[in-house]
Amino acid sequence: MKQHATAVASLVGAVKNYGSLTALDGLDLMLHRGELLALLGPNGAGKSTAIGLLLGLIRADAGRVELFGEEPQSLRARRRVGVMLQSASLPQTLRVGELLRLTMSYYPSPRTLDDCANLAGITDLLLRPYAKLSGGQQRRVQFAMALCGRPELLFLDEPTVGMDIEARQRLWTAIRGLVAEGCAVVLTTHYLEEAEALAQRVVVLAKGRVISEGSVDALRSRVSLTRIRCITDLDEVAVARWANVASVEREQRYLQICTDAPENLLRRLLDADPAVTELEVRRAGLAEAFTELTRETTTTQEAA
Ligand SMILES: Nc1ncnc2c1ncn2[C@@H]1O[C@H](COP(=O)(O)OP(=O)(O)OP(=O)(O)O)[C@@H](O)[C@H]1O
Repeated sequence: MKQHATAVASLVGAVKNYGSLTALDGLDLMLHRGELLALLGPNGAGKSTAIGLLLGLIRADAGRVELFGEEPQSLRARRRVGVMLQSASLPQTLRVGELLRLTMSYYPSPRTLDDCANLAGITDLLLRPYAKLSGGQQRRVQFAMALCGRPELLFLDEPTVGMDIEARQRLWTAIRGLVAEGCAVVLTTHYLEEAEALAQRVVVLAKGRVISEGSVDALRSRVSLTRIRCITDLDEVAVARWANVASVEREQRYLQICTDAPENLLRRLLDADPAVTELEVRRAGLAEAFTELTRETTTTQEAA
């Protein structure tokens, strides 16, 4: 793989086995300054393993892993990284402010406490014991800890799990700000709208390999489906037999139809049921693209 001037970290042909299980199967991944990369994939695809390699928490069985041109175990390289992992075991007795000050002390030129607290939206939590916070509040504190060292590379592993809508939006704004300052961000998430809202580039993993890579738009365009949703009494089994229907789902009074020929389908739908209401027509989003891609891979691998 060609080394790029903006690259901050890379995996080249990375392989990781756990006994007979291959968690990463020759993975290539390049992270760039000022870019948010969303790493997507179903459970067990290898996302956390890839992050673990880049953080030097585990070692590859084969391939090359570089963090700022060094081994990921190098302290100098690790000081340039911020991390928010899925499970954080933190000292339970400390107050939030103490925890943040402690984390700041590990870095050569940390942000100020106020700065971290503002960015993460935790100014009102600084005097509270960490252990007594709600799950969503704890995630915000972990975010503050991840960004306090002015990282040039930030790993966010499912950062918004347990957050309410306002906290999530606030975190998104903070993440966008960090990326605009030049920080490279790796985000793993199962909320596809999060990847859609934030990512410049999306890499989809399945079974330890990259199955798709590109912008959100490029990924979406791989699925040329349109989703039609409406209230109708039409029988879903009958609709499923119509031409150009990829799938039909009923959700109480609503029928949702995915099609690759929306104009034809709409004509037929309105002919068949002139009483259709609440008609909604949308281009397939990342969610559909993702489902389609992972389904394709499973089918191809099963056929092989
Ligand atoms: N320490 C370990 N020992 C044995 N198997 C492991 C270990 N860590 C991960 N695996 C296996 O490696 C594969 C990849 O796991 P990984 O955690 O990287 O997936 P993931 O994409 O992060 O999944 P999720 O979305 O569920 O977090 C899985 O099959 C997992 O069971």
